[in-house]
Amino acid sequence: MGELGELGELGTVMQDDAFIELDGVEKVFDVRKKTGFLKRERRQVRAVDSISFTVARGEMVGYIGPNGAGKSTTIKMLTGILTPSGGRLRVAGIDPSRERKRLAHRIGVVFGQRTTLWWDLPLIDSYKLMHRMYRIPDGRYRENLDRLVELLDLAALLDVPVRQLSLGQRMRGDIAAALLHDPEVLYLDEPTIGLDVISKAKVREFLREVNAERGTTVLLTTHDLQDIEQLCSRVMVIDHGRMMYDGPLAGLHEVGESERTLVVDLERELPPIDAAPARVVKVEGPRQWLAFPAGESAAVLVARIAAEYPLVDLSVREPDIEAVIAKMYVEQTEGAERAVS
Ligand SMILES: Nc1ncnc2c1ncn2[C@@H]1O[C@H](COP(=O)(O)OP(=O)(O)OP(=O)(O)O)[C@@H](O)[C@H]1O
Repeated sequence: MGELGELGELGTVMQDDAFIELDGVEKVFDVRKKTGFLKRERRQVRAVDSISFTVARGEMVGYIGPNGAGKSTTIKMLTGILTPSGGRLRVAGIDPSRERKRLAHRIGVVFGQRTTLWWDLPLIDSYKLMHRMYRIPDGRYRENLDRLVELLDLAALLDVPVRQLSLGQRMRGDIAAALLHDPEVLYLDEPTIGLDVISKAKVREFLREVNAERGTTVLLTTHDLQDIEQLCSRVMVIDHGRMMYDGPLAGLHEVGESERTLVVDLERELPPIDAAPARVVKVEGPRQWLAFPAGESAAVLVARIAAEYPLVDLSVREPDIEAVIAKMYVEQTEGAERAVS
């Protein structure tokens, strides 16, 4: 009740399951730049600019944006490493920067670009240290370790010093480390960076399982949009520290006015198919590619083509999210430029 009481102070009606909560959060960095001999220029960088969102318990949400958008800064504020310059932030009812240690027992963090494991020690020794650091009850530790070792295929790696592990092996080791103490929320910052296709698939499958089995809330930052496509039904897009989109992944396509592609195999080579609003964008022998608005029904289009053309096979390709997001950025920038001029 203590935590709910604390949330209640706001005077707003909060959902019980709002596990992560940001309200007008800002982070401004003071940057000093040397501009000449004895000359320094002071500048402010608004890394996070009035961001508000809530994430419910058990949700798996993608947090994406271009380089320098403010993603890592947000994650650092959510762990308590950085203190916000303004706004209100709570994770499990806790103010992260004020009670960083208390929160540490409830969150797990994986930074793809750096490890939380002890570099020179065998993997198992890092886990033993975490067992003590987080004061994980012995039975729970054993149980979690066994389960994580099995799910992440770590048995053969436990006695190997971390520095000798491949990137994919180390990443799996790091993910296990982040989950040993049963965190309720997991922040993942580029968890599949640099991994090969098989390792990526393993990590994604594991994350899906953890989320489904334990109800772990996951906030996922990545440049790999397949991570998002395969794991998250909701996605938040930020740029220049501001929230640009928060909603279902499918909606992102609509915002970006994207197109889907219908690939049809005909019995023989024929002139380009006439099926507006779809338009033929490529022809290779009897195969034709037709682009059509993502919001249009593929079934209707297929039925029309099948009625008029000798169809052998077909497939529908979803739009490339990367292109959709790039288009969104361009539209935003052009809009801002128009507003200025
Ligand atoms: N400690 C700091 N001091 C000054 N500026 C900073 C600091 N940390 C981040 N910034 C600036 O804040 C902005 C947001 O950075 P942040 O690392 O949060 O972006 P990001 O979205 O995580 O980018 P990337 O995808 O490249 O990791 C950038 O302009 C960055 O240069």
